[in-house]
Amino acid sequence: MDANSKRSHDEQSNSSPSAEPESAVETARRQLRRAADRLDIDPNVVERLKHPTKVHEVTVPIERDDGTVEVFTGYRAQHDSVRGPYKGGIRYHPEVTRDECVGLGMWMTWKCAVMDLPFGGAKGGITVDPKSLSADEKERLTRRFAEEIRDIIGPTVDIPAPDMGTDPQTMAWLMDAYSMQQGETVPGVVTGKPPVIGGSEGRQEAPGRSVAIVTERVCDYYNRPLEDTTVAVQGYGSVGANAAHLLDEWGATIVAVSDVNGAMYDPEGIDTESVPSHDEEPEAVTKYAETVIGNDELLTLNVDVLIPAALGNVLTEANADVINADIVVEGANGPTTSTADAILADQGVRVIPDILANAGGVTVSYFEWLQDINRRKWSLERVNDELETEMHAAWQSVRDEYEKRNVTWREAAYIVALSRIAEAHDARGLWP
Ligand SMILES: NC(=O)C1=CN([C@@H]2O[C@H](COP(=O)(O)OP(=O)(O)OC[C@H]3O[C@@H](n4cnc5c(N)ncnc54)[C@H](OP(=O)(O)O)[C@@H]3O)[C@@H](O)[C@H]2O)C=CC1
Ligand SMILES: O=C(O)CCC(=O)C(=O)O
Repeated sequence: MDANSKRSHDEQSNSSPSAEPESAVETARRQLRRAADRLDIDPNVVERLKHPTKVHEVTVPIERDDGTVEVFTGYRAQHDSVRGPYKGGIRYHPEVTRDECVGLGMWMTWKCAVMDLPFGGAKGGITVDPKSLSADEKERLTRRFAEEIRDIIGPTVDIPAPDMGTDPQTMAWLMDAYSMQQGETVPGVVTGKPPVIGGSEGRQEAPGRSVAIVTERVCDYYNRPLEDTTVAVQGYGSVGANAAHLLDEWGATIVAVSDVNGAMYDPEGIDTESVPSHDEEPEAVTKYAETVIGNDELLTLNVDVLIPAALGNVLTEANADVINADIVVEGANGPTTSTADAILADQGVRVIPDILANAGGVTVSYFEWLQDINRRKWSLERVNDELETEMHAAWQSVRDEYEKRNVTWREAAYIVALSRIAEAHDARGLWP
């Protein structure tokens, strides 16, 4: 095929656009339906996959530093476990809801299947602004949440990991709280821990690394050398900063990166190593910027590659037709609404989906889980080599479907994932 030519509207067009705002679970269900329409799979399996297996809602009271008690709500949505234990991150953010966790849990099921990992999908979170908590308060919140969900997690049952607003320290507290009750150290109950207590080298950088690997693959596919590629990245945390660092190192020109307050913009290229990431100093991107533009403006910059790597639902009906990038690589989970997806496809913008692009995080989580179970540490070099191998294999499977079926990149990734999940449901012959 001529990989350079943009596909026609008819080829890329999705089903009819829908009303916005759209929740994560609505987006996830629409994407599922669209991919299922392309496949000859049991409609009962598709019906089952529209729903989570279980959603746990817990009350998490903590004592604030001033002695008052504040009560938060936490969730763990377990979507599907036909291919293995539930797996997925824990998010601390003021907009966490039950439905958001369900949608994000569904995406974890597809993500693990695209990567052919022996895991199902889950996601959890607490509705809280983590920046409003002291370190002690965040520790008390995490330990209490661990208490509330301890009966439903475990190294062979459901294995949490970091997501937005949580980090290796959060995972260390979770693992410690779980282990204390268990009466033994159980490193395999969470991934994304600090390496000193069984975390994997390279886990924190892994989702950004996979975004960079996939960006390099897709640029190569469309005959675009990284040296001639301009990139804008929204969000400068675990995903955004690590993707920007690597792409910068590999020769791309990073023209914009952002934090919650806005974006640093330099058309000549930003030295990404000189900009503190969210982990090093939250909200520091705009603090050190000479030229600041808005996050909305970043999304519409005339660049080759746009990487949304912060929140969901940033590419919407309102801005999709003014996106100027040729390629969107989804670093965040669910950055594109269904309506925006259809508009972007109609414009010939290639969207490389989250379930492939940021899957390096859960892939190295799998490596971490293996290391914990086997009590044997891997070197950073081995982790990065094996991650690259897994990402290239997944890319190839998705690319094969893309070429064979004349679908969008998202549909191709869903077809790979859904085929594997449906086959597993079929083989087990039950409804777990
Ligand atoms: N961590 C992981 O393992 C994985 C995460 N993801 C997904 O990637 C996305 C980002 O997660 P992660 O990197 O872990 O998060 P982090 O908490 O590490 O970083 C979030 C970044 O986004 C910025 N940000 C927050 N709100 C906004 C906003 N309204 N507009 C623009 N930027 C904003 C933050 O800026 P500031 O410093 O100002 O707060 C920060 O730079 C999420 O969708 C997550 O689900 C996907 C796969 C794995
Ligand atoms: O590492 C993991 O288990 C999951 C990370 C995650 O939440 C994600 O990929 O969205």
